[in-house]
Amino acid sequence: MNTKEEIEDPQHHLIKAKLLPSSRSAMTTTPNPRVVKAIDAMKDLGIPEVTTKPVLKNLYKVFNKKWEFIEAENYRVLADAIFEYQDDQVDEAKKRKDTQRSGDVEPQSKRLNLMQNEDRTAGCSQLVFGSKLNEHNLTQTFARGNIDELKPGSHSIHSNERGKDKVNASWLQSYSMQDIACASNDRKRDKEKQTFSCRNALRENEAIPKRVSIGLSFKEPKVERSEVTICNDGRYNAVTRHQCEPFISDECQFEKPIAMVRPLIRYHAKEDREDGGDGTSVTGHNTGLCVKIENKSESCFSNFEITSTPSGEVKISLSCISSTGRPDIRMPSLDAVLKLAGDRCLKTHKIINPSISLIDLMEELCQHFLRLSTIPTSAVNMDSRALIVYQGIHEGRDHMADSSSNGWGNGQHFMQAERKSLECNGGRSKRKDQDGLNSSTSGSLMVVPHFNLDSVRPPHDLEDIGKGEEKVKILVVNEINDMHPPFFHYIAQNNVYQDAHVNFSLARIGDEDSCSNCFGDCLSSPIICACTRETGGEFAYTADGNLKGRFLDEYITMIRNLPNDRLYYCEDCPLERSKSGNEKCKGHLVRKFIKECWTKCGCNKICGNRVVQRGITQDLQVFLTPEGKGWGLRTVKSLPKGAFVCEYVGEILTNIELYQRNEKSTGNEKHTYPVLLDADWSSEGILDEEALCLDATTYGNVARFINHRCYDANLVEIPVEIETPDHHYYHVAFFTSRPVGAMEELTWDYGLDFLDVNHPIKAFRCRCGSIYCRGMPLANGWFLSLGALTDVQGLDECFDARVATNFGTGY
Ligand SMILES: C[S@@+](CC[C@H](N)C(=O)[O-])C[C@H]1O[C@@H](n2cnc3c(N)ncnc32)[C@H](O)[C@@H]1O
Repeated sequence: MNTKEEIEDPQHHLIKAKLLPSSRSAMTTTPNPRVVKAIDAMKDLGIPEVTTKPVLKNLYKVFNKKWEFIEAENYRVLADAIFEYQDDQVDEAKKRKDTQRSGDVEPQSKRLNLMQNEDRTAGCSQLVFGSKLNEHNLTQTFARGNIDELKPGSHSIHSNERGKDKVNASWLQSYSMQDIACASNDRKRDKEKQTFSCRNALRENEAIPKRVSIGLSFKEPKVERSEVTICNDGRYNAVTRHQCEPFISDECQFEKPIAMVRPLIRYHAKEDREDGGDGTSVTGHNTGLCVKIENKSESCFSNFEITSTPSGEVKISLSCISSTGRPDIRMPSLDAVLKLAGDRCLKTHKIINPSISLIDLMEELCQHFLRLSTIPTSAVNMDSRALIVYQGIHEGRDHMADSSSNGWGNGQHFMQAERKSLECNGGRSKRKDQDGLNSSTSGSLMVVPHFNLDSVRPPHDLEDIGKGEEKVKILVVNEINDMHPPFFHYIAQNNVYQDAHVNFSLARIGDEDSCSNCFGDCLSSPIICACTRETGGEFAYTADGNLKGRFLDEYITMIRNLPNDRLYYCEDCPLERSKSGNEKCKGHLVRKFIKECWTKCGCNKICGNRVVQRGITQDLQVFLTPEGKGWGLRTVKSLPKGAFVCEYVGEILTNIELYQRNEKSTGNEKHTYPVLLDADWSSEGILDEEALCLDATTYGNVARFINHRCYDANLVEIPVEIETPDHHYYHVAFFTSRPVGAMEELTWDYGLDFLDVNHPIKAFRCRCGSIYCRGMPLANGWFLSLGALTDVQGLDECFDARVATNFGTGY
């Protein structure tokens, strides 16, 4: 049988075991297996027996011979205590060296005494840990020193004889992040940003903190449940005071925040709000801001606080209180917490910056809090979403930004945010109820609102919506409200989306399709240029770069008359196939093309037969129309008839791709009208993959803002061949059909059939204002649909025609 002493004194056993290893088996008493196991566990960590023994001995006494506290979590307390002890040894040695060097004798008065709160600055090195146990109430301060100094049986350890602090014990686990900051300062003394957290305060009080011993002492058992209350200490708008911890000064505990960030601007937000949910609460104070999340689960009471002063100092604190005497709740050291969190959170999440620390992140959190709190409420969109960042420090969870394991659903990192980060936390409490958040996950949530970019920054450069892609700047003007045009990618040239076969190979351009014999400006050439082939041997452009009047008039007449000899009817119309009705082809106008000179031609870039390819040269503006048509395009200066305005630019899609796009789109999406490139479908039987169109919804240029006008629009669209003689693909260029006044809106006739119920994109209610508007319902309920009109005077004749056409746009 072991003697009582042998069982209870680990060191006694250890010494015996060490000195008499060979006789162990022969001894009548065997070593306490718990001691051996503890030593072995430390050996596994590389800690020699000689180091473990004294610490173990003291812990054993400190924990009142409760082995389960030492053994919990694979001897974490023991390991932590040893590390603390080793740290202190180093510090003590350094201190002694420094003292010897300076010849100074360390004055006792500089030492901390938390019990008497002699020095408020002590808070900088104080870490209050605690967790209520069945019998003991321990507080560990972050006073460091030699654990050997602990006096067995004492309820409070005062190590003043060696400059160590009196320390208190409470098993109320609560560590304020300002304490963590201060501890961090020990490691990062030269880090300027933290001067406010610890050292400034020290200077204020003219006290020099000393590294003092880790201290553990007993307090009489406290049986009442810990509570968290909010009070105002005059500096922060909310502080947490644990009632079972009367011996800890609030001032010490909350003296210095982990990261104090001076505000760039003062707070605008003032909250006075209480949103108690099951397990969480959010509190705001009307003298500043405070976010407080409590998790009042059965076994654990955790608290996460961000508090701020009216002057914009921000403080973070975390606490966890065990109320059920869980034996696995223990006092981790601050270093251990930081190290674990650093290792598991930062490394697990593969944070690239190797020097980043939890302290840095906390500091950043304070800065973000301040930044978000000081954004005027109007800048935060109600519909914005919030990112939930989970921190489960005392659970040892390694999720810094992963809420999926927290009962929030797969990848559901987002929740609806409200106007301020404060209110976001209230939202979290509701969500938590829904998802039945496990009570053991007593972590803390931080909510980072995502702002709607539209409210913070316009989706376009309002000075130039073309982003420099065009030769001229295109201003966005809104004289009506403060809305911006919706986001899209500005492109100055068409781009193939995916399947469209658009082949610009030089080999396909034959001699008859280029003017290799020309030189300089083809328009002034005495020889007939091959590039006039499409336009009957003469150029479509004048030397001014405008369309020749005759060419333009003939063209307008053609598109208004839709002469039968120029209409092509497909046997199996790709356009009709893409509609739900799949009706017979209504005919496609076989159009006249303009052919511009290009790469294979002998002329130069400023040749007069290169207008469209040079891009926009007119002064244009995107503006919000007062008639409710949305955004429109207008010319700043007056334009002559036949002036090139812009090209319709978008993604080049096959008809099938367009159909699939329309299938996928929800009814709410705003569509620009895709332009069907059907100007020359007559040349061969058209196949689905050859039938192309341009969609400017997502990628486009200013032409996507040109609104529709029935019949008397001031723009006309003309197909232009540039890179390829293959007319499956061509450019759609807009020219003025008449002189246009300065600041007049530019419009074109989409050729919409307002009666076509099978159209994949439903027609809008036309507000073109034209007296010939065919989108207006007639008295009998019919819509007027004017497909072909020779002139305005002929309008009456056409009232009954109700002919739908595909010219202009296929859709
Ligand atoms: C190509 S976009 C023109 C630009 C558009 N207004 C915008 O704000 O983006 C076509 C859309 O503009 C609107 N629109 C164009 N012409 C219109 C008209 N005459 N009357 C009413 N709305 C029109 C319709 O919503 C249509 O779907």
